[in-house]
Amino acid sequence: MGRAILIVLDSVGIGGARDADAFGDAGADTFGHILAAAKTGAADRDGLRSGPLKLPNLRRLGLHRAAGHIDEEIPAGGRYGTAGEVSRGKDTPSGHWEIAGVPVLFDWGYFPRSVPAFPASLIQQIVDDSAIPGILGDRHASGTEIIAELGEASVASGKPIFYTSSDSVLQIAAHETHFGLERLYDLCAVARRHVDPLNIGRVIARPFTGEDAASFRRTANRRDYSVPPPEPTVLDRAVAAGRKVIAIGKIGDIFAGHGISEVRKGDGNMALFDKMLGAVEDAADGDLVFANFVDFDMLFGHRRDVPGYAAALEAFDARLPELEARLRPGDLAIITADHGCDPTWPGSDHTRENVPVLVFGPGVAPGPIGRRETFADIGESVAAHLGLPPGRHGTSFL
Ligand SMILES: O=P(O)(O)O[C@H]1O[C@H](CO)[C@@H](O)[C@H]1O
Ligand SMILES: [Mn+2]
Ligand SMILES: [Mn+2]
Repeated sequence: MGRAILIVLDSVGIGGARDADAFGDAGADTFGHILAAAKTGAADRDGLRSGPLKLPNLRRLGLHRAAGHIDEEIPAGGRYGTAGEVSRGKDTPSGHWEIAGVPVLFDWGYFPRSVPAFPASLIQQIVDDSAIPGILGDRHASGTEIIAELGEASVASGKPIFYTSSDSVLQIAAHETHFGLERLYDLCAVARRHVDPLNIGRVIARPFTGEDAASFRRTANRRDYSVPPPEPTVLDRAVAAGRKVIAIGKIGDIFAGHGISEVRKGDGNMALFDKMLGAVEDAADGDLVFANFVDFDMLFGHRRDVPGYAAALEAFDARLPELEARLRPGDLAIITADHGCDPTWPGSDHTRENVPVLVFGPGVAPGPIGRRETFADIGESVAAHLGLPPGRHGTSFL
């Protein structure tokens, strides 16, 4: 049976979603547009990277083939294909829960694009229950931009910054020491209670440090307050069967701790890769290591930074042989994504896209798995590999 290693490259979509138009995303293609930009030099940045994308390992595992960039030069080194999303949203929890076998077939609550964006009664309840002097922001925004704009006023007034995006999310930014990190966490827990009736997917604490607009930086102490998935996922099935589920990065938060035996966090993709390697060494037969690599989305997709995204893909690719060297006979590894976030697309939000499905391991015979109709096929394949009972939303491709 071996172990299963499930890897989400956060936002590394490959375009082609049948329903992209309904999201205003027809033509969005995170990987394809970075690949194309790199060919023309549009992904060059002095001191960072230059030239065509160098992804020898992901290419060998079939990323380019999965994405429809036919590549006959290199024989496929793994099973490769693509998956479409059936969940209604293009947000992180929907993508991850569907990967884990549970699509989100209900509508999340969203805050309108108006200013203010939050209902006055909601803000009043949160202010009353948390003893803050009021709030700043109260609109849709990019997190880094709104901290640069309102961070100094927030520090001076003691009012935290509330903002949202096209995700089902209430984000609260406050200074880590002037406001206080624990106080920010307590405030988010209060806010979590009050947004429950509005069906909001996540409240996110976004602490920052620095002393003025030019030096404010968000820290790794971000914390997500998520609702749990609507029904048991493959993670819950694994834990119920006595297996260990080791969550790397924000996986534990995304599943609100449900079906998670152990959480290992890291600051940035490279630290997360180290944590993942450690977990692969520690996992026993039948266990699941589930990792999320957040930088692609948070640092480069939302910031619409093409060279940064390209460099992050190359850095991840360069470390893949370290993972492959730690795989044992019978292990199954899958690389996929939870949605797109095309850095060439207008705005700063996610993009509705298909995702790659790259399946590899010492005993995995190379070849195509075609287009899967739901990300849930990934979780069901993990279940089949680990000998867990099947769920009701997907079909194993093993
Ligand atoms: O601009 P920042 O704060 O990074 O916000 C992004 O991060 C949120 C959570 O991933 C998303 O909803 C998106 O809006
Ligand atoms: Mn995501
Ligand atoms: Mn995101």
